[in-house]
Amino acid sequence: MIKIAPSILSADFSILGKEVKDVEKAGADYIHIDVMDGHFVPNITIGPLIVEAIRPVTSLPFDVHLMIENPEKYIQNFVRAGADIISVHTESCRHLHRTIYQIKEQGIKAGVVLNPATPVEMIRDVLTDIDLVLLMTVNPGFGGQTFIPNVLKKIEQVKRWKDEQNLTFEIEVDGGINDETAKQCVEKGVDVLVAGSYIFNNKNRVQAIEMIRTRVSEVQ
Ligand SMILES: O=C(CO)[C@H](O)[C@H](O)COP(=O)(O)O
Ligand SMILES: [Fe+2]
Repeated sequence: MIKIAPSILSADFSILGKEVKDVEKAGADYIHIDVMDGHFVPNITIGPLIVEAIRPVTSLPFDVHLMIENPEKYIQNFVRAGADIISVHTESCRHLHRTIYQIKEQGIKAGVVLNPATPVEMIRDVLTDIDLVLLMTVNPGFGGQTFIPNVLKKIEQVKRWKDEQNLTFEIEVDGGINDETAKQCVEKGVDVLVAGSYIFNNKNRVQAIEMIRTRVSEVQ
C-alpha cells in the first residue's frame, strides 16, 4: 500500500489546523512538514512552535523534513514538538551516521535526504541504519516546482540495494508530485509520495488523493 504525505507548505497557514484535519479526513498517511532556515535553502518556513501547535489536531505521523544547517542542534526540539520521523540532508550533515543515531536515540524514526544532484552512493554505508530514504525530485526550497525526471534512476538504484540486502526502510519522493509523476515513481519502487501543491491547491482533497491512488494502482 503506497503512502501519501501531504506537504503543509502549500496549505493555508491562516487555518493550518483545519487544513491538517482536512487532509487526514481525505486519507493522508503522514503529514509532511518542511522546515527551512534561509541558509541551507533560500526560504524560511516552520519551526518547532508550529509543529507543537498542530500536534493535537491529528494522530497521523509527522514526517519532518529538515532543510537547515546544523540539523543536529534542533533534533530534540522537533522531537519534543511531536515529530515521528525526522529526515536530514546528507548535504548538511558533516557526521551523517552520528546524526542518524542522535535521532534514533530519541525513540523516533530517522531518514536521510538527497538533493537531485547528490549521488545515491552518499547513503550507501548508512542504509542499514535508517528508516527512510527521501529522494528530492526538485531542488529544495519551494513548493510548486517541476519534477526532475533524472531522479527516477536514483530511485531504481536505492530500490535495488534495498531488495538485495532485504532492508525495510521506506523510499520517499518529494517535489513536483502529481498523479502522473507519482505513477512513474511507484513504478521504480517508491513507498511514500509527498505532494504539496497537487493536494492543497485542489479544493477537494479527497479527489486529489484519490486521483493519485487510482493512478498508482495501475502499477501495483
Ligand atoms: O520539501 C519541499 C520543498 O523543498 C516540499 O515538500 C515540496 O516542494 C512539496 O511541494 P510540491 O509538491 O508542491 O512540489
Ligand atoms: Fe519536503
